[in-house]
Amino acid sequence: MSSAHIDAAPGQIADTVLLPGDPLRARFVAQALLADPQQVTARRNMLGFTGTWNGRPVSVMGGGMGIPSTAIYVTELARSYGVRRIIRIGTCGGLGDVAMGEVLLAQSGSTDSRFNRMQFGGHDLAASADFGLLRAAVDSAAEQDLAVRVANVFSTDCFYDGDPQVLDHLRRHHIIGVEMETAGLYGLAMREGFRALAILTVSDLFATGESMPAAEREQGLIRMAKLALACTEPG
Ligand SMILES: O=P(O)(O)O[C@H]1O[C@H](CO)[C@@H](O)[C@H]1O
Ligand SMILES: O=c1cc[nH]c(=O)[nH]1
Repeated sequence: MSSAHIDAAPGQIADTVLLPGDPLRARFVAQALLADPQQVTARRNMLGFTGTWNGRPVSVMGGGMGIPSTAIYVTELARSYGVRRIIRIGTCGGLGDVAMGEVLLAQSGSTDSRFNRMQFGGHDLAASADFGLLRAAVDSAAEQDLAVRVANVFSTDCFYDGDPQVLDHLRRHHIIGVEMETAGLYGLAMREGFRALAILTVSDLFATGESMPAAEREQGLIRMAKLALACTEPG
């Protein structure tokens, strides 16, 4: 049986899912990197694909924008499809000394969202990456000669017109990436018992207002997907 928002049949989704926000990016990654990619879900056009990587099944699915959308898909992936490992591959705005195109491995996700607090008795959850995945990503990046930075990131509910002082708070706490999902993904991973990591390419710089051109975003996506896939190697 499918779940409320995913129409794949049981067994059609692998236990490892790469999760870009955009469903078309999911298709792009699946077609570029997986062997024999098959579309397994398209409800609300949130496309998901399953193929193989080095002979092992892997799925790639869009999660949408923001914690509420991501949380719906991730919860159903974990509860209804038994997914054990979710690696977000996304973009973020960069603060401080980060450079355009830099790849951040999010070790923690702070947030202005109440999502985790609602599940944690109103307290502050330290929403954190899975250490094994984080370590695998650091090691695999070194093997691929890919420069990465382990970073603290911030997931905001407001793409536009958020708290004007938030950037000062982030700088003060050495948080260098801003996006919209990681804190919710990590909170869910801690509650549901799956492993999660967010790999983020810096696509915008707050200091200059500069944005990455589309072709470079595509290259960044493939770089992140290759790194995510390498983290799924056994051993
Ligand atoms: O690059 P993706 O994964 O879409 O993520 C970032 O881009 C979206 C905003 O444009 C937000 O979802 C943000 O987190
Ligand atoms: O949420 C996001 C994603 C990319 N760039 C930003 O500035 N914010």
